[in-house]
Amino acid sequence: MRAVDHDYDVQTRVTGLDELRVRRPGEACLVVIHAPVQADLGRRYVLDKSETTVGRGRDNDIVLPSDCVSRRHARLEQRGGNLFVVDLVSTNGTYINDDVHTVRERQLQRGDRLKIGDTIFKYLSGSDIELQYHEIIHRMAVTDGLTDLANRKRLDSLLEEEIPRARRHGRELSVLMLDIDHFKSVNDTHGHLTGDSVLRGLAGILQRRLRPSDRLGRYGGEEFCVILPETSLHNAAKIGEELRSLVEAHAFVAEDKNIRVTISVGVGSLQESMSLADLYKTADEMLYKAKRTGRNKVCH
Ligand SMILES: Nc1nc2c(ncn2[C@@H]2O[C@H](COP(=O)(O)OP(=O)(O)OP(=O)(O)O)[C@@H](O)[C@H]2O)c(=O)[nH]1
Repeated sequence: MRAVDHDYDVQTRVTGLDELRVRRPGEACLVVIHAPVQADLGRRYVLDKSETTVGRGRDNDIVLPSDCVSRRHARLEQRGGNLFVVDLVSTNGTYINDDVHTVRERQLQRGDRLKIGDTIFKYLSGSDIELQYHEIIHRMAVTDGLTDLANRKRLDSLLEEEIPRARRHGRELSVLMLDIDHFKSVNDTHGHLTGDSVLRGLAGILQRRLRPSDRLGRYGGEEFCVILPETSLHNAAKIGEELRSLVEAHAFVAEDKNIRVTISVGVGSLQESMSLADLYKTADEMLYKAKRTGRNKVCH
């Protein structure tokens, strides 16, 4: 299976969406059609290895972090051009379509539904129209339409993955919250469409400076969020400062007008026993400190 979460291409860097890479016709895929986390709907796993494991344990190819999934639950095997599913004596079983009994080992046919815990996959090939449909739905669900960045829902699910990963490996993890200063006056002076164009331009500036492993998203309105894996508070503040000065130096061009904006940045770093909400809150409090104390600055 292609490791969708660590394999970045140009499109990934623009959208922050790993799964939306170019498909090869005939390529076997599992597509999530039912999941406990809404943002996972339509997610595609390409089965390009001879064996693909599915389970709750982080060392599986497809990780389903749910209590009703066994640590090592099932294995998908490519044999002579056919795909087989093997249940690894899981506690709650592996089901195909409407079967009421768990499978032990069975060949999958295109279009079959595979139920593992509370996730249902559909087995499709790269050329299936249905796969394309699921991809479009998925893209719409996790992308911000104006900037093409990850939306808030996607940022949440990325952080939900990054927080346990950072804890497991004893690595640092930081978050930047960025907000355009006095953006209301950009809209009021130049109009909403120009405001939209500034938001798109800003997304491009931030994205170009960040590394492929950093995750940029639009948190809402004129507020953006950057997830910085393996980054200390100190280094995150330096990156925030670089972004701030890049934006300050940039002239956005819309309808022959040069528009200048600045951003305020709040930095938060993962501390022991912090939840996702705590991490956002810390960065948000720092952002409001930056706003309160003069704007166009980074606080941490
Ligand atoms: N053009 C455009 N404007 C947006 C969008 N989303 C939010 N805004 C605008 O962003 C502005 C945010 O205004 P405020 O929350 O008052 O903040 P501000 O003017 O940026 O001031 P400070 O944040 O305090 O520096 C409002 O005018 C919103 O209409 C959008 O998608 N497009």
